[in-house]
Amino acid sequence: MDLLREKNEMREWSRAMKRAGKRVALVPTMGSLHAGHLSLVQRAKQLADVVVVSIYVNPSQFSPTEDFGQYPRDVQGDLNKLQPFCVDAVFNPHDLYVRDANQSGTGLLESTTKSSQQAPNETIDDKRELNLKRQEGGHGHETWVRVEKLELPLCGRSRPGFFRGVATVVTKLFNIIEPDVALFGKKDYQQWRVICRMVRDLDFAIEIIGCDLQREEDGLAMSSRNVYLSSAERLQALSISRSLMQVKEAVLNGIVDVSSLVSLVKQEITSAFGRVDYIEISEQESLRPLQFVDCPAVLCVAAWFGRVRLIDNIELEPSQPQ
Ligand SMILES: Nc1ncnc2c1ncn2[C@@H]1O[C@H](COP(=O)(O)OP(=O)(O)OP(=O)(O)O)[C@@H](O)[C@H]1O
Ligand SMILES: CC(C)(CO)[C@@H](O)C(=O)[O-]
Ligand code: BAL
Repeated sequence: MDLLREKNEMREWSRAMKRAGKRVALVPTMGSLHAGHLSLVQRAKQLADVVVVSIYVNPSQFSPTEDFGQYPRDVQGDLNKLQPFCVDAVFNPHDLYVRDANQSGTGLLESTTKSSQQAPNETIDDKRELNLKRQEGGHGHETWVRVEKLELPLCGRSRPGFFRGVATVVTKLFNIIEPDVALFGKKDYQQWRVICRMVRDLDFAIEIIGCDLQREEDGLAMSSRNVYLSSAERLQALSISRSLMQVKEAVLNGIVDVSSLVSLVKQEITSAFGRVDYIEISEQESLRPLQFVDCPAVLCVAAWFGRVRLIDNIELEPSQPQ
């Protein structure tokens, strides 16, 4: 397994593989690998001749108040976990952003969070854009990829700038590694949809594969941030997957009214002391909010347990013929 830390080395490695007629797969990650990530690696092995796993905690997808500094990091542990899967290369760059000479560290995060006083005609969208501009901060990076509609709902509402950071860093990884196929987990359902749309709209010659969400035996969606749950919070967090299963059952039994289904999830999570960020049922591809489950839908949830924000989702199919 080759460990590459420089963009140019990585690009050379990948191009050499392609010259040798190999199909290259990329599994982008932020490290602290668990069985959810490894399921993507296994699938990648089936789809390509060589597999590259990238490990990079991307600063531009975290807002200045989020957990970039605390995000779990364990590169040596990750390399050990990848060894048995015969991964061909790991790309673990120090920093993917070019910075001005006097700028060090995580400059993308160092800008102020203070929000401006709202001008009389300023909308929430104006304010959001202004805050995003501030986060650019003139730190040597000003080119962003935006998937303008899909970035707005769900996680985009509570994490402004998140999908801009994800779409931009994934574009950078695609340009550096030039994979034939890239794999994303449906645990981050909106992220997968955003990447599919970006690849379609910008004509990347890359096949995007969405892989099934992997759960722990008790139902908790696997996530790198689960390590920060106390044992009590971890038990309480099971209210998310439990309520998603109940909704799936309810839809199969013909209950399609979104507000009742959302109330069921809200009730379960709040009675387990979780703090709901959002619970929404949307059409699967556009993520447009639905009132009734009358087309292929997805129920997405984000909720806080203690200081940990968890996301989860379940796909719902209408039980009645459309
Ligand atoms: N439980 C899971 N099932 C399937 N895919 C997953 C799962 N968890 C993560 N992935 C996928 O692995 C890739 C890398 O994700 P990432 O490194 O952010 O891990 P993560 O567990 O999602 O971390 P966190 O949610 O704490 O940010 C993404 O495509 C993500 O969707
Ligand atoms: C796709 C990704 C690697 C981009 O930083 C990240 O958002 C993740 O791990 O899901
Ligand atoms: N898996 C998504 C990465 C993040 O939450 O920042």
